[in-house]
Amino acid sequence: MNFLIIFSFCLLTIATAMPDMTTQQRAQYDSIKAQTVSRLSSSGQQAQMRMDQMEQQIDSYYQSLPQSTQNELNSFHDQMKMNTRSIFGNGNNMGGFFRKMIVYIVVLAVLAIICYSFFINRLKGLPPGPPPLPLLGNVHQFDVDMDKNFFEWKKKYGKIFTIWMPHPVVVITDYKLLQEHIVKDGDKFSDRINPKMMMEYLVKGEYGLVFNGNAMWREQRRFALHALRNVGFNNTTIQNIAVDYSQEIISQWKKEGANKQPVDLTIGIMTGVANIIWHQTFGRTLPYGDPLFEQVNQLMRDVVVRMSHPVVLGLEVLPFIRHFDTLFGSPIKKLVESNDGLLDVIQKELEIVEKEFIDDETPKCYAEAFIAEMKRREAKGEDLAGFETTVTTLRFVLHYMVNNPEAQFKAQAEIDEKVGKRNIKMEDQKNLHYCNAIIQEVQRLANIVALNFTREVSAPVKIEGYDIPVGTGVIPEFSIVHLDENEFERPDYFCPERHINENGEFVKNPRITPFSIGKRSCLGEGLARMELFLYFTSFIQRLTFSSAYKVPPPLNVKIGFMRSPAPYEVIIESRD
Ligand code: HEM
Repeated sequence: MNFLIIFSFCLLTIATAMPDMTTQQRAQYDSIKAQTVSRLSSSGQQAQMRMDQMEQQIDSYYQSLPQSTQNELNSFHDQMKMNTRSIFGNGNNMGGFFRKMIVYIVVLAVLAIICYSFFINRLKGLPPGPPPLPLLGNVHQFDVDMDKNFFEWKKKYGKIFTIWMPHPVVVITDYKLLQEHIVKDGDKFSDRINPKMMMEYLVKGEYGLVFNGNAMWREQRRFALHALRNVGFNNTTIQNIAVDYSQEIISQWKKEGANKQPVDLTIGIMTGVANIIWHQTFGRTLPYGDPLFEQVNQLMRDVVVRMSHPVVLGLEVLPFIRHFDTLFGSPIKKLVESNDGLLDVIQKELEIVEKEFIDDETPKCYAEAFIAEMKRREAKGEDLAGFETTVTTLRFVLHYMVNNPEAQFKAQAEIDEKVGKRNIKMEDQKNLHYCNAIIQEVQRLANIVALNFTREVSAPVKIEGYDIPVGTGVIPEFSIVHLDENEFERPDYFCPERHINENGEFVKNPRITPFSIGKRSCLGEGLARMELFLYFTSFIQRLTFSSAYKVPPPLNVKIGFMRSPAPYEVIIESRD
C-alpha cells in the first residue's frame, strides 16, 4: 500500500516537473529539420524551400507593419496562447494535455484506492481489518505462515477482523465467540465459499464433500456418515487392521533401523494410515511398501501444494489468468495432472470393487455403499480426505517424541504398567492418560491445517455488534485459540502435563479443536482419533525413537495449505 502511494506521487512529480521546449531544444529541432530536408527528393526540397520563402515573406510583411499594428497582433497572439494553454496545458501542445490527464487520473486513482482501503469495511458494516487493495484484497500481505498475520491482526483489530481474499472474510479467533456462533448458531455457518473455477478444473463441477456448499453437500455428508458408520467406523474390523498393521510396520522398521541405521518414518506411517482408508473405502488392504501408496502420497502432496499456488488461488477473481498459465510455469496444468492421476487411481480401485460387488449383499466398504447408492439414483463425487492430515499428525507426534525423550519414556512406562506386552486396543484408551495428553498437546501445537476452510454465512448474523451480511465468508480460526496465551500458559511450550488433572487423569480440553467445530467440522474425526491413538501407542510400546542428529530438525514447516514437520530420520531401538 505504502509503496503504491509513494510510486503514484513520484509519477505525479515527474509529470508536473516536465519542462517545455527550450531555445536550445528549438535549435536542435532546426538542425534535425535541415538534415531531414537534405534527404528529401528534389521536388520535396523545392516545396520546402517555397514554404520557407512564404514564412520569410510573412516575417518581412510583419516587419513592414506600423509598430501599433505589430503590438495589436502581438497582444492578440498572447491572448490566443493563454487560451490554448488553459485548454491544453503548459507547453501549448497536446503533450501538456496528456500530462495533465495522467496527473488527474493518478491523483483520482490514489484517492480512490485510499478511500477503498480505509473505508470499505466500515461501508459494508464489517469488523475492521488490514486495509485491502482493489482486486488483490489482502492476499499480497499473507505471510508463508498465516498464523503470524493472524496474531498481528488480532492484536491490532481485535478478536474478529476482516480480511479480503479478495472477497470479504471475517476471521474469528476467540474461543467464546467460536462457541457462541459457529457451534450454537451452526446452521447459519454450514455453507462454504466454493473455489468454483478450481472445482471445475479438478472435478468438472461442484462435487465432493470438502468444498461443496450446496444442497448436494448435505445429502453427501449424511450419506457418507451413514455409510461409513455402517461399514465400520470405530468398529472392531478397522481396529484389528490398525493393530495388526502396526505390528507389520514395527517389524519393517526394526529391519530398516537395525544397527542404528537412521530411518525415515514417513513410508511406514503412510502405509498404516493408507491401509485403513483403503480398507474403509475399497474394502481391501495392500502389503507394506506397495508402490501404489507412495504414488498416492506423492499425488496428494502435489495437489495440496499446487492448490495454494498464487495463480491457482487467483483463478476465482481473475479467471482470464488461466490463459497465461504457461507464463507462470503451468501451475494450473500441473494441478490438473496430479488431480487426474489421483482420480485415475480411485477410478481403477472402484472398477475392481464394482466387478466383485454383489448387489444383494450388505456393502462391506464405502465404495460398495456408494455403488449401491449410485445404482439407486444418479450420484457423483468421491473424496480421499483424511489421508495427508492423519499421516502428518502422526509424523508430528513421533517428531515431538524425538524432541522430548522424557515424555516418550513416561508414556512407555504408562503403557508397560497399564497394558503390558499384549496388543493395545481402543478400550485401553481410558487408562492411558498420559498418551492421550501427548496426542492432545501435539494437536494443539501442530495445527496442521494452516488456514481453516472458509464457511459462508447463509442468514444474517450479528457478531460482536457487527451485522455480517449473507454471503460473507467466515473462517473459524481455531489454531489461534490453540496458541492464545489467555487460554494456555506459555502456549508455545510442549507440555502434555497441562492436560492431566490432580488425580493423574487426562482432561479433554474443549478449547482444542483440531478437527474444527460446527456443522462443517471434520467428518473423519472419529476414525482419525482412533488411528492416532492405536498407531502412536502401538509404536512406542514396542520401539523407542531418538534423533539421528545432534539437534533434531525443525518442526512446523508449511507446505501449501498444510503444516508438517521437515523430513527427519530417527534411530529406532526395540523394546522387546
Ligand atoms: C488428524 C487427522 C485430521 C484432521 C486434523 C482433520 C481436520 C479437518 C478440518 C480442520 C476440516 C475443516 C473443517 C471446517 O471447515 O471447519 C476437515 C474437514 C473434513 N475432513 Fe478431516 N481431518 C482429519 C482426518 C480426516 C479423515 C480420516 C477423514 C475421512 C475419513 C476426513 C474427512 C474430512 C471431510 C470429508 C471434511 C469436510 C467436511 C465438510 O465440509 O462437511 N478427515 N478435517
